[in-house]
Amino acid sequence: MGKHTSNFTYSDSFSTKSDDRHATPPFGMQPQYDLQRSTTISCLGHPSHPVQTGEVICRSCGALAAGAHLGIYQIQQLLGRGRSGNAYLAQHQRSKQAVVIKLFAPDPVSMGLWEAARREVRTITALRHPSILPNFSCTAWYPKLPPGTTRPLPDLTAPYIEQDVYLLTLCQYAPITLDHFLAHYQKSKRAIQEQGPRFLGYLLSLIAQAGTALSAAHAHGIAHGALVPGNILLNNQGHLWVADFGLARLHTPSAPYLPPELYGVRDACLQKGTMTPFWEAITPAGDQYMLATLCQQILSQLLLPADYEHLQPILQCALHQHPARRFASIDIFIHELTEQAARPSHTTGHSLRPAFEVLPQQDQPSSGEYSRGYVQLTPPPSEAYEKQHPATANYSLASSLPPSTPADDWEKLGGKFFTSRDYESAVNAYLQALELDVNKYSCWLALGDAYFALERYSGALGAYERAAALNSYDPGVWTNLGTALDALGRHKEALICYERADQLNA
Ligand SMILES: Nc1ncnc2c1ncn2[C@@H]1O[C@H](COP(=O)(O)OP(=O)(O)OP(=O)(O)O)[C@@H](O)[C@H]1O
Repeated sequence: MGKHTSNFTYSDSFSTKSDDRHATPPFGMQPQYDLQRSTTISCLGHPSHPVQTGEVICRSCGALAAGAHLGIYQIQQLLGRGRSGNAYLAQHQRSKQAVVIKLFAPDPVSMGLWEAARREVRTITALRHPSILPNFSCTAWYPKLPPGTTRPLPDLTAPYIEQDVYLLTLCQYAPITLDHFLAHYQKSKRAIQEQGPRFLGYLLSLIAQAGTALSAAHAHGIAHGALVPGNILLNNQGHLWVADFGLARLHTPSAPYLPPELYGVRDACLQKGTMTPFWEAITPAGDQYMLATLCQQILSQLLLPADYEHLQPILQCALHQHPARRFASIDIFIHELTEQAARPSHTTGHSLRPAFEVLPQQDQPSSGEYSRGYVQLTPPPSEAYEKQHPATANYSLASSLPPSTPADDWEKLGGKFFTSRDYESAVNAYLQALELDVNKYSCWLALGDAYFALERYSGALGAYERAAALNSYDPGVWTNLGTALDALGRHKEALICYERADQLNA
């Protein structure tokens, strides 16, 4: 815990003694279930019920049994309950590595989307982004089948119709949730408030990590859909991960996270008994709203208003009721936030740049007018910034690229089309790039992703195979090959590819 002195450092305050690996985890997490001492086996539901030896899942409440084995993993404790299911801490029996098992019970409202969720999990995993929580697997699990029985995966094009099937995901364990983080620092509030801008910088560096994760997903046409505190995880070194890409959209988040433009969509989901309208409606602008909500919660819970009030205009822009009036991308939102934070606030005696004060609140532009409004309020990102963050540049096909453009530019253009979900145009742009440079590894991968998004799985497989021929040491390309083979129903070959990816990851 941090001391109440000016030498208070954030990362130090998280560290646990290195020789004390079995101590109670920090931030009030529950101690692990003592499997050695337990005499009767119970499930981890509330209240917990006795279960028969060998049973993995409780027949009455659907919670996993403490100490039960799921493959090579032993269930240890319930970490928490989410909108769609429960999260359990489990341990790999050989490596003793802690992992998290999430179990989604069969639910007619969301089951039809499980296959789409699984595909997104795979796409996101293949990005291997440092701020996206690694998800090791996402599969259908049939608890009634005898242990050790293998069963082909369900037809990937058909909706899940069986009731005795769970969606099971395995992901990295992160020791700190956002709630633990806030609770921890609230105890040291006076010390961190003494640090003012320095602590603000630390908090914004965490928000920026979440921003890079979202931006990477958006660049692949995937929005998160539920940036709630349970999906923000950290470690003791100030590393932040966003969890549950692909899975978070299986249920709508509640207020205050749900963006206002989705209230009607949520009601439609309730009426129709399916999450499909929400799955399809969430956009990067919705993610931006949720990230800004989280940012505001973090700042207001840990800092004095005077320490972050100069950021309010930026936050208000990201929280605008009208998605078209928010920032054009998460990258720009984070850029503006950090730039504004770097400017001295009036509490330190300096005046603020009157950037967003000219925003005419009554003037509601229609979608598409936003970029004009944005340019009025603050200078557009510099050329250098756009080069660094290509997602922020506005491309129009007509004025885009002459035929002699180098392969890199065509590939970037393909990325723009992919982001705007124009997958056909993305394929064409990638093919142009490959005509100029047939050995462009990243472009073969991107072409595969675009074909995959169009559900042209043979094309995707062909592109991934070309990528693998250029670089067979990238585990990502093997995962992608596996995904394409799975989609084509070639599950045995897919398994070999996943195994190869695991070997390369090891
Ligand atoms: N990878 C993880 N490492 C550590 N704790 C986790 C992990 N994933 C989830 N948890 C804990 O388990 C709780 C439940 O997680 P779950 O993903 O089921 O729901 P959630 O993220 O809280 O909410 P939602 O269902 O809206 O996404 C989380 O709030 C968090 O406390």
